Amino acid sequence: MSSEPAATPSLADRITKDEPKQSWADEVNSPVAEEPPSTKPENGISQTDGASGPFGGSNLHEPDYEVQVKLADLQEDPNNPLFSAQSFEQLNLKPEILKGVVGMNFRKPSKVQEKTLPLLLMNPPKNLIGQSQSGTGKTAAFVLNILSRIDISTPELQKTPQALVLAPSRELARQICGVVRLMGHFMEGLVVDAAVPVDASQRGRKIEASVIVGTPGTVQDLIKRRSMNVTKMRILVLDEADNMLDQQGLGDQCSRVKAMLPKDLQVVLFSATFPENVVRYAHTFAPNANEMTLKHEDLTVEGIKQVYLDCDNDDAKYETLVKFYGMLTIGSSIIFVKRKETATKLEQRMTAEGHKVVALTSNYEGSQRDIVIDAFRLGHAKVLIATNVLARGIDVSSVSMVVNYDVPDTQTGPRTPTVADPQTYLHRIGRTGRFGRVGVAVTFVSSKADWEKLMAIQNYFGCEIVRLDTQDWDDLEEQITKIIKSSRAGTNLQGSANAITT
Ligand SMILES: Nc1ncnc2c1ncn2[C@@H]1O[C@H](COP(=O)(O)OP(=O)(O)OP(=O)(O)O)[C@@H](O)[C@H]1O
Repeated sequence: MSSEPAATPSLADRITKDEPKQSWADEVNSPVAEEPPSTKPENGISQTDGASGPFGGSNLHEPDYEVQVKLADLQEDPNNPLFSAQSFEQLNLKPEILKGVVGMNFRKPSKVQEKTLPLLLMNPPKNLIGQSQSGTGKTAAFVLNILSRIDISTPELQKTPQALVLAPSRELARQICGVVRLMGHFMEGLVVDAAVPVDASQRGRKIEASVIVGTPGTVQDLIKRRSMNVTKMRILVLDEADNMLDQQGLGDQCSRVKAMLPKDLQVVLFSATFPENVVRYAHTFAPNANEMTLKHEDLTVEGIKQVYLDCDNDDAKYETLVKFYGMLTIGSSIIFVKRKETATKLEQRMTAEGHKVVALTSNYEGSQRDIVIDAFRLGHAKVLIATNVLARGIDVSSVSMVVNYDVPDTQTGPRTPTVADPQTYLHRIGRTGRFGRVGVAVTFVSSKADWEKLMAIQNYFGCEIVRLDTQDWDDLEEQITKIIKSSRAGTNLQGSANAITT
């Protein structure tokens, strides 16, 4: 195989090809296609990737290869986070909610759903702090609790806010809104709304819905302006709770929002990570909570194969990236960078070279951001370049590779040197390998400091991050295929609902 980038087909070529191409990722990550449910919510939320939306039909093709291990097998293995001894029927859900779950092709609960749902649903309601690996179905756990508890028996109640979910990004808030709508599809009179920043023309609108999902700043603003009645609010969920409580701005906003809500509130905190420095605050925020937590050694997802590439220096990273994309046939992928300037630069350079990429950073606002993420969800752009703004929660099943263009790091003080950021690493790589699928996470290492940070991350999780030999590019695809095939986890797209947008 030639190592000349010009000799390999560009990503743009591949995006527009109709024929599905077999590749290392496709090979192990192929779905077992299942008919979407016949009912489609009126709000246009689609249940499968690329079914509908502002861009029309999807150009995603999912080949029909044999898979190694089926989701059903993973759900039978007690050591797997997707395992459950029970069925959804045994969890005492209302028939119309159960119908929604069945409609989403969920056959069995995952461990976090099986363990937390009985705790969430008990009466009188108790607070909960729930932790489980990325992509294991935490959203459904808190959404099922919300749908079980709200009272929408009158038109008045249907418009009265009773449950509030706060998320760190507008993309995640919109995605969760979509899940609530899908799961609650058979609940007559359910009104769900997203409280995220809106364009100027929509400012001043009132939020009249029984379930609201939003970002903390906007929600705080809406309550203050009395555009949202919170007197009947009884559930508050923080998704990505450690991030929400830890980050100065977000943490303050969450506390202020909570202070404006009634006191007899069920507080539910969910995340894949709860670093020690946040745990105490989490207990103050959700007092006397039931807990489901994990050791950090148990947090990595088996199906995500972690590798790294050595690059001579910062400049060499771009060359390596382009070579890498020229070499491999992949489904969708996300490239994470530290700075938005890098995202913009990469987008410009890759686009100029004919690659079909989109970038999403905090540079974009409101509806512009929605256009970018929806294009990616629908497969119109197969490569998304993003900053940490999208590291958490985003669920796009076709993502088979995550690239850490910059090693995730953080500063603990204004003048202190940067240190490894294991939490961000875990959330970033968790955008692939969702619910039993296989994915690859590739980290670019361009200095000794980078390498030390990556090794600190490896030690923190007790996982293995394998070095790929870039001396032999011809062999790269083979190396990756081998690594993925060594995984015992297989894949199966049955039972998933994705591409959820509002
Ligand atoms: N019981 C189930 N059966 C089949 N698929 C499921 C089930 N529960 C959830 N899923 C699917 O698994 C995927 C991941 O779920 P979800 O986004 O809730 O993960 P998460 O645990 O919140 O991950 P993260 O920590 O990254 O936010 C989604 O596509 C969801 O539809």
